[in-house]
Amino acid sequence: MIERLSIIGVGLIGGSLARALRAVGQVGEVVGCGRSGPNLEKAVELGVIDRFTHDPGEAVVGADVVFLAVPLGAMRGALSAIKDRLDASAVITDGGSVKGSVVADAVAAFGKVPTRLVPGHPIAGTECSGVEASFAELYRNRRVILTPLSETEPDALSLVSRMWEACGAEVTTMSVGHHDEVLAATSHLPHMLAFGLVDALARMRENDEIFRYAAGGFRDFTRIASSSPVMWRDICIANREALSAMLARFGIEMTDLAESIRRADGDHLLEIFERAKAARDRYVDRVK
Ligand SMILES: NC(=O)c1ccc[n+]([C@@H]2O[C@H](COP(=O)([O-])OP(=O)(O)OC[C@H]3O[C@@H](n4cnc5c(N)ncnc54)[C@H](O)[C@@H]3O)[C@@H](O)[C@H]2O)c1
Ligand SMILES: O=C(O)C(=O)C[C@]1(C(=O)O)C=C[C@@H](O)C=C1
Repeated sequence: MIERLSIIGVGLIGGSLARALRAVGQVGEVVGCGRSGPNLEKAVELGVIDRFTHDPGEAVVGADVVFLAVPLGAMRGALSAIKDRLDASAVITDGGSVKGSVVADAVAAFGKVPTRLVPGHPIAGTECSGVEASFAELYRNRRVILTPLSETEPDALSLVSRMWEACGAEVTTMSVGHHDEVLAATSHLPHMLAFGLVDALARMRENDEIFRYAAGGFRDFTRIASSSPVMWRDICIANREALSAMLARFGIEMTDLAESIRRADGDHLLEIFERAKAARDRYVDRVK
């Protein structure tokens, strides 16, 4: 049971954590912090948080758990702002989509790795932002990756694991570097393809006609291009090394595909599509 949870950034991810913990009675008071007055007032009205402040330092006073759920570019500022106001026993965790940058931000803010920091990432979300998009079931049957460091105190890791399990999530741990490489492939690359595809089509002169005839395939493939531009700018910059490597590998794949099409090499196309279909069918079966 968390007695006081402080959420810095009360949007989709922070708001959904508060709702989920409230739904199972695992949190006492929830204090929200953010920049937008109307968003925070809405969060109180929806019963997601009990009270709010715009000052991160004030928000963490007396909190046993602090959850950072701001865009990655705002993490360092938030960590610097809370550093001198935390209780000695407070556990800091976050939901940022890249872990290496959060650890670097924490070291920059604290001067060393904080021993009560448990970097985390719920592999769950939607293309919508803000507290009104949050919901209690977001994390149910979804994975949460925690990337503890050698300095992380075991009781802090255990508390954060239990917090996510209370939300219905399955907790996995891995190293920071491995997390950032895996997520570059499975989350960050697909978002680049969706943003890139929609932008390329939107800039074509005939775009009105193109979008008029776009149907299910386009809609399914491009849902995530409606995601927050600020959040994705920050993810790209924070994970630039791993994502650049993935984009380069993917470029080679696209060139191979384009060459096969130009050569009308049906056998090679069939080989690629059959391999891809088998891999996707296996993935869908596993997550059913
Ligand atoms: N959206 C997803 O699908 C998803 C999934 C997993 C993890 N994440 C990560 O979770 C974090 C939050 O994403 P989200 O989808 O909840 O975004 P969101 O836009 O819904 O919420 C972010 C909140 O942070 C506030 N904020 C922005 N800058 C701030 C600052 N400097 N100080 C205080 N508050 C500030 C915003 O006003 C907003 O209320 C990001 O780091 C993102 O990478 C997102
Ligand atoms: O389903 C979506 O809309 C998402 O984009 C969620 C998603 C992803 O699966 O890529 C996006 C970013 C995250 O850090 C985690 C989850």
